[in-house]
Order: sequence, then C-alpha cells, then structure tokens
Amino acid sequence: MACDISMTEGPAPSQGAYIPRSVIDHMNPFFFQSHGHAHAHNHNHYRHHHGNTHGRHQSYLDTTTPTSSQSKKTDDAAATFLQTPVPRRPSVQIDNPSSSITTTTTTVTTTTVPATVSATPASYNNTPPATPPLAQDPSKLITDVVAWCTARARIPTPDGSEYFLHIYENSKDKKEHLAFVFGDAIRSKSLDKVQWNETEMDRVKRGAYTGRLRNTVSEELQKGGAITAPLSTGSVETIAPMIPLARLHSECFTGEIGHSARCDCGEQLDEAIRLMKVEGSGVVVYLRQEGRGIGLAEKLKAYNLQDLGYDTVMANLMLNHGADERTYEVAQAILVDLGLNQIRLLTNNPDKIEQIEKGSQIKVVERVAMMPKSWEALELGMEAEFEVKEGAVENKIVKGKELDKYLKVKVERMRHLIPIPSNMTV
Ligand SMILES: Nc1nc2c(ncn2[C@@H]2O[C@H](COP(=O)(O)OP(=O)(O)OP(=O)(O)O)[C@@H](O)[C@H]2O)c(=O)[nH]1
Repeated sequence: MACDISMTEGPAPSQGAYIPRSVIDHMNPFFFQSHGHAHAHNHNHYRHHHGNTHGRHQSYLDTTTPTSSQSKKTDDAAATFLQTPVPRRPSVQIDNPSSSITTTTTTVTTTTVPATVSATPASYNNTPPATPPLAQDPSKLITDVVAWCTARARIPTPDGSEYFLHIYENSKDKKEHLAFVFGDAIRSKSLDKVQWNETEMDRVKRGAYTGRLRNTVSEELQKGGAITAPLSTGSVETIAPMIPLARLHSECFTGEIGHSARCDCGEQLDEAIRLMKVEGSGVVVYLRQEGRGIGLAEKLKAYNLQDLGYDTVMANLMLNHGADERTYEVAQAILVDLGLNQIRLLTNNPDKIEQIEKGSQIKVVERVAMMPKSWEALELGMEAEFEVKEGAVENKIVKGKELDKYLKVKVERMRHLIPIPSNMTV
C-alpha cells in the first residue's frame, strides 16, 4: 500500500527550535497526517537490490545549460522562486512499508529547483496560525513523545552504496538522535512537511528533496558569481520491500570508536548497515543512550568494577543504576515519523521488542538475530579461519575472553536470545 502524506496546515517544528511543552501536548505523530491510498502491485517477493546500484533511478541529471541570453531571465526567475515561501503542497506519494502487500512500486514526483544563492531574507507574505496545530485524532495518540527530523543528507560509503543520515530532535530529551535510512522509499513525514515561509532553497538545505541533488556549483559561483544552470533534485522510482529491517542501536563510544573488545556494539552496527545495504532498505535508529542509559563516565566506572570481577549487570547495580536504564519512546516516535509501523527488528534483546511495541502501533513481525561473529565461528569450529587476530579489532569484528564473558552474562542475566556456543570455555 502506498500512502498520501497530506500537508496539514500550520508550521512544522522549525529547525533547532525549542518547542514549549504546551505546544507539544497538542502534537502527536498524527500531526503529520497520512491516509492510506492503495497503489500496490502484487509481486510476492522481496526485491533485493544494492544501494543505489539497482538501476531503477530515472534520469534526473538535467544537463541543460541555458544560453547566455537565457541566463539573465533564468537568474531573475530563480531568485524570485527561491525567495518565495513554498506553498502548501499537494500530496506527496511515498511507500508505506507497513503494507500487507509484498512489493510496492512508487514514483516520487520530480522537483526541479532553479538554484541561486541569495543573502536576501525570505519575504514574509503569509502569517503563522494563531494556535498550534491540534492532533487530528487524540484517541489515536500512541505515545506522547514526538520526534521531528531537522536535517537529512546523503552519505556515500566506500563500496559505492549510500544512505541518508537523518538528525532528529524530540520532545523527551535534548539529545540529537539519528536515523540511518537506506533506500528511497522510507521518508520522514516531518522533514517533507512544508515549513512556514520557507523557500525551495531552505528545503534543499535541510534535505527535504526527492532523488539526488545535482552539482551545479561552477568555479565562477565558488568565487561569488550567480548560478546560471538549473538545479534539479530529480525523481526516483522506488521499490520498497514490504517490511523493512530496523535496528534500534544504542550509542557505544568504546565499542564503535574506541576499538574496545569488551563488547560487540561496533560489530553489530556494521552488520546492521551491511544487511540494509544488501536489501537496499532499512533503518538504523541510533539512540544516544550510552552505556545502556547511564552515560559514558558511569560506564567507565562500571568497567573498573568489571576488572575486579563483577559482571556487567552487577557493576551497574553497584553504581546505583538499573541493569538497563534505556527506554524506547524516542525510537517509537522516529519510526512513526518514518512511516514504519511494521519492522523486522535486528536484535537479540527481548526487552527492545517489548518496549518498542508497548503502547504503540509498531509491530515487530520478525526478530532477526545478531549472532556475534566470534561465537558463530566457534560454534562452527571455524575459529582457526576466523580472520581477526587475538587482541585485534578489524572491521570492528571482535573476539576475546572479555567479550565472551560479557555476551554470556547478557544471555544468562538479561534474557538475550542467542545460543552460547557448546564448546565455549569461559
Ligand atoms: N553499563 C554498561 N553498558 C554497556 C556495557 N557494554 C556495552 N554497554 C552499552 O550497552 C549498549 C548496547 O546497546 P545495543 O547493542 O543497542 O543493545 P543490546 O541490549 O546489546 O541489544 P542487541 O544488540 O539489540 O541485541 C550500548 O549503549 C553500550 O554503550 C557495560 O559493560 N556496561
């Protein structure tokens, strides 16, 4: 099923703006109203495609360059266009991956934006509404936390695939949570919504475009000249798997950046990204809940206790923390904003499944296990072939006694759903 995302009246939360509680109380995910509109094609399989290499992109690179006599006209038109507040838009059609039909084909409409860079502030020719936008249907309020995307940009990766990084603000905390979005079909409703008095260039800057941006910045422009060529954001035809992969990943500075072999967090993040690249679709919601919610300094204290022999649960308790202080309302709000009501969740942790479904419309239709690479190798008796040398962390694949102990405690004391290798010695 595809759905029309209709632009409701009233402004979206503006970038970087603090929204008072009184306003937030009137907002819910249905603020970004959507209604179903079937556009489904009944292909009974997942389409696996690889990043942007699946060849379904239409040609969006407009290579037309105006002649010099056309240039002045184009510049004037572009300047006017880009400084004019964007009108409320007609429906933008996107995929709804929660569809019960396996594959959906959607054509995202083309947006052509003549480019110019102007220091002139946008003219204010419409007035903001006096009252904040009200929830469409308060009875359908699924969580009182709302999240909105303030910026999005394309991130190319070394193997040629790419994803769009989304930055989120929310009504619960002041942290910048992230979403790594793979595939063109998954769109943020809050990002796409037209903001009050914004120009097309404003939208391009915050990433509210479809397709890919075209490089129009000439040497002349770098030096301060005017753009003469049109900037086209193009169009893209997307095919979305019915139910995308999702990972709710909690920040781990030590495991992801610090090459720590105490945990498998870096390996898990890499593996989630790899799987989403292969499927050409999916979302990693990256939550700023370092140390299972206790923060980095407290996690380091817990590590010192672990060096004395206490396990990861006991160490938290000795520091007067819960074993796991994480909650997932912000993740719920981000998934709702991305239109993901059904997900295949990459996790070993049953608590994540219970919490993400709790009080929400979100359904985990499948749990996809994240088997630690070193345990996989151990179970298969392939340790000798396991490419990571003892003590080394390559491509964030980790192994070692400390990791084994940490993972075993998660299975035995935190209900993690992975089998302990039968031949493990720790
Ligand atoms: N307090 C504490 N936190 C830790 C320790 N080791 C890792 N972490 C944190 O644990 C969290 C692990 O996050 P995730 O990998 O998303 O979650 P998980 O509970 O392991 O569940 P899945 O990976 O989904 O199976 C991160 O926030 C890490 O910083 C530790 O020894 N003590």
